[in-house]
Amino acid sequence: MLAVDQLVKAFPTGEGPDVLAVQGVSFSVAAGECYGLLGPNGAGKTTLLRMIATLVTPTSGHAAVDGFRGDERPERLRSRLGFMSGNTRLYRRLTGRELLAYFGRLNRMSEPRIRERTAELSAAFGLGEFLDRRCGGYSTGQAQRVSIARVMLHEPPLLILDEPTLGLDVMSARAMLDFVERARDAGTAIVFSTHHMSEAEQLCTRVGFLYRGRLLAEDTPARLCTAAGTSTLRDAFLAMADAADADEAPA
Ligand SMILES: Nc1ncnc2c1ncn2[C@@H]1O[C@H](COP(=O)(O)OP(=O)(O)OP(=O)(O)O)[C@@H](O)[C@H]1O
Repeated sequence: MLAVDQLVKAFPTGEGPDVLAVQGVSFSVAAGECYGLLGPNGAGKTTLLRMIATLVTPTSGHAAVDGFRGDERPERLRSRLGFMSGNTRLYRRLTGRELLAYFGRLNRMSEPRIRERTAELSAAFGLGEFLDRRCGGYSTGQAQRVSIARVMLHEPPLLILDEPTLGLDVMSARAMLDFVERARDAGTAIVFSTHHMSEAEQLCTRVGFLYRGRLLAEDTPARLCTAAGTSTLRDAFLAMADAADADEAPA
């Protein structure tokens, strides 16, 4: 469903060498799989996810969804994915319902289907009490819930979620994760970035450790722990990051 092939992103800095944000990352995600991308600040998670979603042009490499490559058929790729980031902005002047209808039309959905999906997602995310208020007045959690409803409206087979629980309280985070879990179980392919190892342990069929723009390892959470000889994903990540640093250090 999703195939990421040797993606590289170098940002020119003007003076000095380029920032190599992503350095040749490849992975694939099947339908019904939730792939967690874990890594510290600046590891390249957002840049990688934005390249997959065709929001950032890769320096080299490509991503394909159902065989449609971002550099060849970007519109075909985009119609198959929903991309949400933890700091997605909503149009302040529109109500949540108007916003959903707007994106539904952009995705060429019929008006009855937009109304039907809005009702379904409103029930799933508890949007009822604020759906007819303007987005400008939403709390962080309300905005997040409308944001995920927005990207799921056209039922894309692939969801890309960049830190979807950013800024959410424990209850809203829980509701978000439950929803991701249900989408996964219904057959949606999901790529999900987070700093929270516990979220990855709960949801992810496979996890990739991204560190300094490189994928250090990828496997099931249990096998990553076994390989690193640790009992938690957090310790497995720290052990592998330390080993990568030791490899790069001058002798
Ligand atoms: N537009 C840009 N221009 C120059 N450098 C950039 C740009 N965007 C990102 N970078 C750099 O690329 C690297 C990776 O950043 P990125 O935001 O992808 O990391 P991240 O893993 O998402 O981090 P965080 O967890 O803090 O959100 C960082 O060194 C960052 O400073």
